[in-house]
Amino acid sequence: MSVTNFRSTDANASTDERASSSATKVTLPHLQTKKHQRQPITALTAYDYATARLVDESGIDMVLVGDSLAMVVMGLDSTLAVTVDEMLHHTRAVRRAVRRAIVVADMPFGSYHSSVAEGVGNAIRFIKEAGAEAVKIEGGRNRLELVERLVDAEVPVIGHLGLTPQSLHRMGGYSVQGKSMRAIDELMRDATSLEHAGATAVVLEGMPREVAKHITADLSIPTIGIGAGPDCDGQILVFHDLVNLSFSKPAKFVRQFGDAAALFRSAIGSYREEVLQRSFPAEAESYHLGKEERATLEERAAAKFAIAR
Ligand SMILES: Nc1nc(=O)c2c([nH]1)NC[C@@H]1CN(c3ccc(C(=O)N[C@@H](CCC(=O)O)C(=O)O)cc3)CN21
Ligand SMILES: CC(C)C(=O)C(=O)O
Ligand SMILES: [Mg+2]
Repeated sequence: MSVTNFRSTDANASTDERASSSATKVTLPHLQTKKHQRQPITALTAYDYATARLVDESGIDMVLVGDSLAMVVMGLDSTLAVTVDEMLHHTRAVRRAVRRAIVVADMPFGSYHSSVAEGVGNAIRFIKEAGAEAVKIEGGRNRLELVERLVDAEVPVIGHLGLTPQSLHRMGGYSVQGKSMRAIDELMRDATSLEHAGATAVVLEGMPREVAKHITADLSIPTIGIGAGPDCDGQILVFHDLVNLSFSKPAKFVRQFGDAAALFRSAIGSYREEVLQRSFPAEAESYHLGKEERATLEERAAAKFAIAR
């Protein structure tokens, strides 16, 4: 086995191991069942192979390749600039990692806003080219025709209402939505319309918990909340927020469940120190020549030294 084969061989071994021990695959109908049995649906974002492996192996039901990657992976200050091709690239990496969870691709800004036909075409790319099982789109009654056409094209759709980050400029910032009675009524109508149009589930983001509770009670499809309180059928968070890797002031709804930044800083710092001290790499981390070649090399070096003198 050559050195360059090391990684792929290792990946194949662990893939086989996972096949024998993995729990049953989650499907979209399972989410419906969970709602009716009042079992919370767990969802998280992931954007790459390594983190998606960890999320999937932890038994999370749904992995969203969120357009939030524009901010947490690419360092942009909104989600607006990320492209379909960039989203496809990350969705493919996540797809290779995930065995059990549902993989959902977030349709980026501009990929479904010009026309229904373009939206359907882009959604099909996420299913066909990246292996997603559903797509997510932001919006309510303004997206009903698209939702219907996607369902008709066998593309499961998840809606997204409330604080919809692609509406940044209209909202004038990432502010909590659905605070006036008028706005609440709009949200309720949007939610029931999405259900009637055939949406599989709906993400409720950045709204008072009371509003999310009413929407959840009104719908037969599951609601998945982020900053929408504990009464939704499930919860989702951005992976980087969960583990303190997002480098921004966390929103009120974020709970940091671990500190990967501290762990990574410490590991990076130790590596740097040990390289500076020449204690890394050690003997055990080095490759060696056979006896004969080693002797020849040493003889050569000695001969050069003799000439130089
Ligand atoms: N790291 C990260 N986490 C997210 O949850 C997330 C992203 N990025 N990027 C895309 C959107 C943007 N999101 C955000 C960003 C900021 C707030 C925020 O700071 N909200 C205020 C609410 C102010 C009010 O009361 O209206 C807060 O203080 O929580 C909320 C959602 C959610 N999404
Ligand atoms: C936070 C979730 C719902 C999202 O849309 C994203 O990560 O882009
Ligand atoms: Mg998003």
